[in-house]
Amino acid sequence: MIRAEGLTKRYPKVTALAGLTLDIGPGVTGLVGANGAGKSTLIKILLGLAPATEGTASVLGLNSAREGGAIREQVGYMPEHDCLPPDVSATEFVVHMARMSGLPRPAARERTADTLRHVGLHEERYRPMGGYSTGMKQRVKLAQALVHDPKLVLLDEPTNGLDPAGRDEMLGLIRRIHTDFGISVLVTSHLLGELERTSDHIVVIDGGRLLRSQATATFTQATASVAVEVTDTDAHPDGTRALTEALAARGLTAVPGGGHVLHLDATDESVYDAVRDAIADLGLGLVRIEQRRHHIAEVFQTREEDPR
Ligand SMILES: Nc1ncnc2c1ncn2[C@@H]1O[C@H](COP(=O)(O)OP(=O)(O)OP(=O)(O)O)[C@@H](O)[C@H]1O
Repeated sequence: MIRAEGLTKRYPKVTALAGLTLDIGPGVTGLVGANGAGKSTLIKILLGLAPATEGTASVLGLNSAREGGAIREQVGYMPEHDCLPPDVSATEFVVHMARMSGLPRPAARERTADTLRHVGLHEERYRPMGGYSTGMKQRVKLAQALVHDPKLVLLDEPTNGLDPAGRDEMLGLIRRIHTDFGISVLVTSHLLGELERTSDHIVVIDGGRLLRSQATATFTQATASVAVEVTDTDAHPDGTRALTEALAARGLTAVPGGGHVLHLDATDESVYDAVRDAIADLGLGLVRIEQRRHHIAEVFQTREEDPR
């Protein structure tokens, strides 16, 4: 879907992208990076809206520098900042954008109605957009990116300015763009944990460089751990402590997880057997033993703290 090779973008005072090489396939991809990491710059170069200083980029097999027009015909773009004219309605605006993309008027009207319904704008769509909430504006921006039935949409910080409920709704909508319509999505966020439920793949950039690019599942699976909760007994009034010692004797390190819970790295299946046997030997009550996945944010936190 998207390919970048040695992509560099230098502005007079900053280097926004520094030799970025990327390969993004179909599905939903989350592009994560702190503010200023270079996400918006990358999107603008991909769409052919800004030239790269060095390197090449292509979208759907088309060269971004030379074939920007053809790319934009097949790709939808939701910009980060507020860009909606306040004095026209969502319907007028989205019909206009559909016409700009080349749809004849009847098709543009029909697609606009469908798309606005899909993003959850109903009666409000006839009112001027100046009076809309941030959430409604984000929905209109999403609708205009979808109206010409693109193969791929590039969504720049679509959850910006939304409250937690609005964020969840927007992330749900984004997921459905792919599941309901088969459209691939590249969605950016400066929040690492936000996209893990929405994306099949996560790309992390920092200072214009690639930090990681990995399937979301392997991101979290590689670092799976086990949570064990036990009860105290008369023989072992501090059950978790007794279990920690028993596991240490078996070569396993358990760390306190709060209350009567212990966490252990689940390197392989034998960890479960060892935990079960240790609990049985001590005669403790087992409340639960469950696999737990680290959230992406935790994975990075551990890495930052880890001197290796
Ligand atoms: N037109 C421009 N002229 C000069 N510097 C720019 C320009 N556009 C972006 N930059 C700088 O390039 C760097 C990367 O910006 P970019 O907008 O791509 O980051 P981002 O990851 O999208 O962050 P944000 O979410 O804050 O926009 C920043 O330091 C920014 O100040």
